[in-house]
Formats: sequence, C-alpha cells, structure tokens
Amino acid sequence: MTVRINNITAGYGKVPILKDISVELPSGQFCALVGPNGSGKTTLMRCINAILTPFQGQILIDNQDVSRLSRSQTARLIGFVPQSTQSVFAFTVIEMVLMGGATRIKAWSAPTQQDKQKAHLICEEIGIDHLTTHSFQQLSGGQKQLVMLARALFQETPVLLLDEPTSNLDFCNQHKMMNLVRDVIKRKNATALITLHDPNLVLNYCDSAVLMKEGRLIASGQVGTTLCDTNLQTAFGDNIQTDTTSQGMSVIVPKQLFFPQNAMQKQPKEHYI
Ligand SMILES: Nc1ncnc2c1ncn2[C@@H]1O[C@H](COP(=O)(O)OP(=O)(O)OP(=O)(O)O)[C@@H](O)[C@H]1O
Repeated sequence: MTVRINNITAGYGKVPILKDISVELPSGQFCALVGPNGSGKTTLMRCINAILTPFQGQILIDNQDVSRLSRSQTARLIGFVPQSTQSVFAFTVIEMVLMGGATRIKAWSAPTQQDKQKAHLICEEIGIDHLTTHSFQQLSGGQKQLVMLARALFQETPVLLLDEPTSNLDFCNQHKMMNLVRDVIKRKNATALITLHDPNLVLNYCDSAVLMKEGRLIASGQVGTTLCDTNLQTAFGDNIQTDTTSQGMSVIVPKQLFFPQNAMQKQPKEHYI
C-alpha cells in the first residue's frame, strides 16, 4: 500500500515540530527515515500512526486518510515497533506476540492453535523461540525489541513503522533484523518506514531514504542520491562523508575523529545535542 504524506505540519501543543513535509512511500519499499536527534522522525511516525493529529496536511494510506480511521482500522493497516516498550502486566513473550493479532482474533475468544503455531514460527525465525515462556518485563532491551518486531510481524499489516528498532541490538542482531524486515517487505509487498541512526544500515538494506533536519525535509528518494555528501553535511554538519571500502562497498564515515583531550576545542558546536 502506498503511504502519502501530504504537506504535514505537526507538533505538540501549539509548537510546530514538522514543517510542511511531503513524501510518498510506494508499496514494497523499505524506506529509512534519517536525521539528527530531535529532527522530528518519531513525531512523523506518530502522525502516520494517527497518534498525533497534524495541524495541517494529510496522511493517506491507499487514499484512506489515517486521521479518519478507528484505532482498530489503523491497527489492521499499520504495525508499529517503538523505540522501547514497558509492560505494566507480567505477560510472557508469546502472549506479547499474540497480542499483535488482537484485531484479527475475535473479542473474548482465545487465540487458536493455528495462531499459536504461527506466533511460535515467527519467534523461531527471529531467534527468540527460547524466550517464549519468559516474562517480557524481565528481558533485556534488545530482547524486548526483537519481541516487538515479532509482534508487528504477527500483526501482518501492509504498513510497518519501526522506530529505531536496532538501537539496543548487538551487531549481528542488527543485521539479522534488517535482513528479516527487508525479506518480509519484499515477500508481502508491504511498505516499511524505519528510523535509523546508523547510515550504513540504510546503505546496506534500504531502497529509499527520507532525510530531515529541524522538522524539515532535506531530501528524499533513492538511498544513494539522498545520502550524498552534500545532503549528509546539510543534515549532520561537516564531519561526515561517503567513502568506498577496498571491496567496493559504499560506507558513510566521519571525516576525522575527535579524541577526548581535544574534542571540546575542535569539534564544531553543531555536533553536540
Ligand atoms: N511529547 C512531546 N511534547 C513536546 N515536545 C516533544 C514531544 N516529543 C518530542 N518533542 C519535541 O519534538 C522534537 C522532535 O522530537 P522527535 O522525538 O520527533 O525527534 P527524533 O528525530 O525522533 O529524535 P531522536 O533521533 O533523538 O529520537 C524535539 O525537539 C522534542 O523535544
């Protein structure tokens, strides 16, 4: 399904954070949302997920205005993997995953054997099958992120929003998650928007990118053209560039490293939050 973000201005209270953002995410695309801390990536995700109503503009999913949908209609269209999740109740991992099917499973009825089998299969694929009977509350941050991905995949929505889903994952699990999400999107022709702080994960796995700074769009389109030196430096400042490894792989690296003893004098102010 195509997600159309049309001239969105949005924020909190009366303070605008997003300023006139327009982007189109076609079906089957794995799109990265990139930008410095506080640039408005999560705010844009909240608008797409209809948690936040924009001051102006519209978000359409296959021509349906998300602000007009009920919560259960939205949950059938959009799966969301948040930055972090806390559970007040002592649910097990498999219960958390099965909750992703709440809009499919009829009210007051228990998940079927088939639902449970499917949930277990997804856990196996993600590599958390050994945790299914564990309490969600007692998992590590990275394990929780993997459970939330399993839950979103069990939800089986045509649109997936992933807000820094790799932030607590180790190196191998980051690549595993990116591979898995990419594979699901391509198999199901779904649309995914993922916020990532590591631009190299974007280069390796995403089809397109949306680059933001201070609530405004800097560029969007194919990853290679969107994350060019000029755009990266406009968003992040001067100390970033694209390079190529000896094996011909594109990478994004700092131009120079700042060591602790001289970082305070030499590093430009814009690199501090
Ligand atoms: N609930 C809120 N109420 C008021 N202001 C908020 C709220 N959430 C975020 N903001 C502000 O909106 C701006 C954008 O925040 P947002 O979380 O969307 O940025 P981000 O790009 O996702 O940042 P990060 O990369 O650090 O996660 C920030 O200035 C932040 O302080």
